[in-house]
Amino acid sequence: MENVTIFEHPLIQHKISILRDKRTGTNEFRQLVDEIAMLEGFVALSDLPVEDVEVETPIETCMTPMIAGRKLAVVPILRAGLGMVSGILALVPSAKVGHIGMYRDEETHEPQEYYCKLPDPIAERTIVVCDPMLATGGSAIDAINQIKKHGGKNIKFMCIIAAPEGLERLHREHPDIQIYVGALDRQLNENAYICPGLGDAGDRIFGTK
Ligand SMILES: O=P(O)(O)OC[C@H]1O[C@H](OP(=O)(O)OP(=O)(O)O)[C@H](O)[C@@H]1O
Ligand SMILES: O=c1cc[nH]c(=O)[nH]1
Ligand SMILES: [Mg+2]
Repeated sequence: MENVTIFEHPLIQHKISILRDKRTGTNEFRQLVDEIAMLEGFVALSDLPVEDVEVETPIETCMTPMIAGRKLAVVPILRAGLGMVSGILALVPSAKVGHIGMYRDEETHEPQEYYCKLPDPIAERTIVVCDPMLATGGSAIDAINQIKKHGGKNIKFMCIIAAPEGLERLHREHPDIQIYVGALDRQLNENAYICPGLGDAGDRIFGTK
């Protein structure tokens, strides 16, 4: 699928396997989400624009590349996406952070938006939307619709686990965005949870139940 990267890196696979284990506690879960976001971000941000700047080394003056401008925005989908923010900010500390609040209705599984605050203006920025779980795709699709409504153009979506149904739907609705997936799982169950998945990412990150 064009614009879709599914990571097959052993470090990412190993960390996701520990996340899946129901015995993994909140502290370790959070730490792993953070590390996976950083590893995925390293690849997802490989096309950030750079410009040559003059630097004086102890030996001589040279022109050497640095990230151009301060043009990145990270947009977590609340709550679970929050767990991925610090891993991405470790790579690009000057990034702005927007927030989109969504929860899935338990009956219909449709996303309900309850909050949206984005850096303004957003049109010139590379925007990394993050959420560990891409299940039906509804939350990611609505969040990206909202970002596009605010003028966002260069959008990437990063998740840790995706269901085939959600990945296909997101790609169909937003073929222009780049999608990064840590692991592609088998299917959704009747409650629209990802199988085998890792359970409810928000609850596992924040220790709620
Ligand atoms: O692809 P979808 O079918 O839309 O499902 C994925 C969404 O569900 C989860 O959020 P949840 O509604 O549990 O909210 P939370 O992060 O506050 O726990 C997850 O973090 C995604 O945002
Ligand atoms: O498996 C799933 C599906 C949606 N949200 C989650 O946190 N987990
Ligand atoms: Mg949840």
